[in-house]
Amino acid sequence: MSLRRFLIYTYIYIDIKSPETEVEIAEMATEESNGGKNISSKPPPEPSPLRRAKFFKANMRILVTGGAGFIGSHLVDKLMENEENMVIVADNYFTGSKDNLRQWFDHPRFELIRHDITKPLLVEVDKIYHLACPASPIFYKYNAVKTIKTNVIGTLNMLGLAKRVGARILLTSTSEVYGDPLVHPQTEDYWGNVNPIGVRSCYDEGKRVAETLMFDYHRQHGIEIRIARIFNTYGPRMNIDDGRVVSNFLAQAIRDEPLTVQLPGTQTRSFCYVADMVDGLIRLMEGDNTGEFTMLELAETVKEMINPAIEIIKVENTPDDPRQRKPDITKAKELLGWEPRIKLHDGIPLMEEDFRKRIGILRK
Ligand SMILES: NC(=O)c1ccc[n+]([C@@H]2O[C@H](COP(=O)([O-])OP(=O)(O)OC[C@H]3O[C@@H](n4cnc5c(N)ncnc54)[C@H](O)[C@@H]3O)[C@@H](O)[C@H]2O)c1
Ligand SMILES: O=c1ccn([C@@H]2O[C@H](COP(=O)(O)OP(=O)(O)O[C@H]3OC[C@@H](O)[C@H](O)[C@H]3O)[C@@H](O)[C@H]2O)c(=O)[nH]1
Repeated sequence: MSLRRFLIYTYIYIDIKSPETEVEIAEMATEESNGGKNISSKPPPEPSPLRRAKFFKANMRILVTGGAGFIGSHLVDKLMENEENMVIVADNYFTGSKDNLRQWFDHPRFELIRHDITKPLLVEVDKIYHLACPASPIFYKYNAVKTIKTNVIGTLNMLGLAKRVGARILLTSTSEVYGDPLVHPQTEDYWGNVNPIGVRSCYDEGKRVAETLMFDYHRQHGIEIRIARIFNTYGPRMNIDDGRVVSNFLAQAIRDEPLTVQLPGTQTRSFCYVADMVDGLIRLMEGDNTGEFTMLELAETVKEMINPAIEIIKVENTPDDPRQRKPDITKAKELLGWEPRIKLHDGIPLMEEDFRKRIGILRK
């Protein structure tokens, strides 16, 4: 068996300099066997002997934790397009919903399990997309201890599963591992600037430990791992009252409410449309546009595109809010051939259509 291994971790996001500027770029870092300092000398665990049998033919069995959530459900849709795939979703519905998966309920290649990943899960799978974790700050802060348990115990459980069945595992980590970054734009090599005792730490530090566990399982047990550090992703199916900035601004604009720009309003984010994100995750799992906006600019864009009559107001912010964030996606582009394709101006109308349908307010 080849000792050659790949470790790939990536940031995926959309980078847009201004509403007019086209953006793109995807980044990732790959380290290959032998010379790479993080590379395990252990072979990965063997999958089931049945799958090695001469005439055995089966679908690829894929577990998606958090598959009832925003990104997870779009990922499931994409995975289900491939008739070779059998998809199992495990979700506790904390921030996700069965509605997001309704179209697959009776499909023979689909299974949905109500399961909390802080408890062990026994399934036989070949690949694990590990997404389960509340992503919106208001939800991950709501029960901070549970968020840490989900990231730490949950990831341990999924790594234990990967080890037992010999599955490759992909973790959706976050740009929040950089905290309030002192390096700009952020490359995979940057170690971050995280407050370990702040109100966001349950998520930031939770994801950092989850990344550590991924690498330790790789080094110690030879598990094949992938880590995607996702930046701010938006699109249809976000919870309407999710609390994140794009969904807030859209829902407010549709409801004729003022857009709540949290102070100072000059903090920046880079937004990635969900279809680009899913494409990047699958490429990362399978493979051996981004732009930077201030929140005021985003509010002005939403106002202009959706409801020019509304007001933009400035409101108090929460502690430890990062001041600027933009990924350097060179490596994802070079190594995965991935780059975001959907510009914010094209993604917002797609999301608006979904939000209007769910809120029940048609365009005037
Ligand atoms: N959306 C983004 O901009 C973004 C950015 C960075 C990272 N991420 C990461 O991507 C993943 C998905 O994010 P999302 O935006 O789809 O969020 P989401 O909240 O819509 O989805 C998370 C899903 O995980 C489920 N879940 C939470 N805790 C669980 C537990 N203990 N057991 C089982 N299921 C559980 C929720 O019910 C939900 O269905 C998360 O890991 C998040 O940290 C997202
Ligand atoms: O109504 C709002 C909501 C948010 N904001 C601002 O918009 C910016 C983005 O806030 P969001 O809540 O959407 O998300 P954040 O960028 O803080 O964190 C996100 O980033 C990475 C992911 O892991 C997570 O999905 C999420 O934590 C912040 O500066 C916030 O202060 C507003 O100005 N108004």
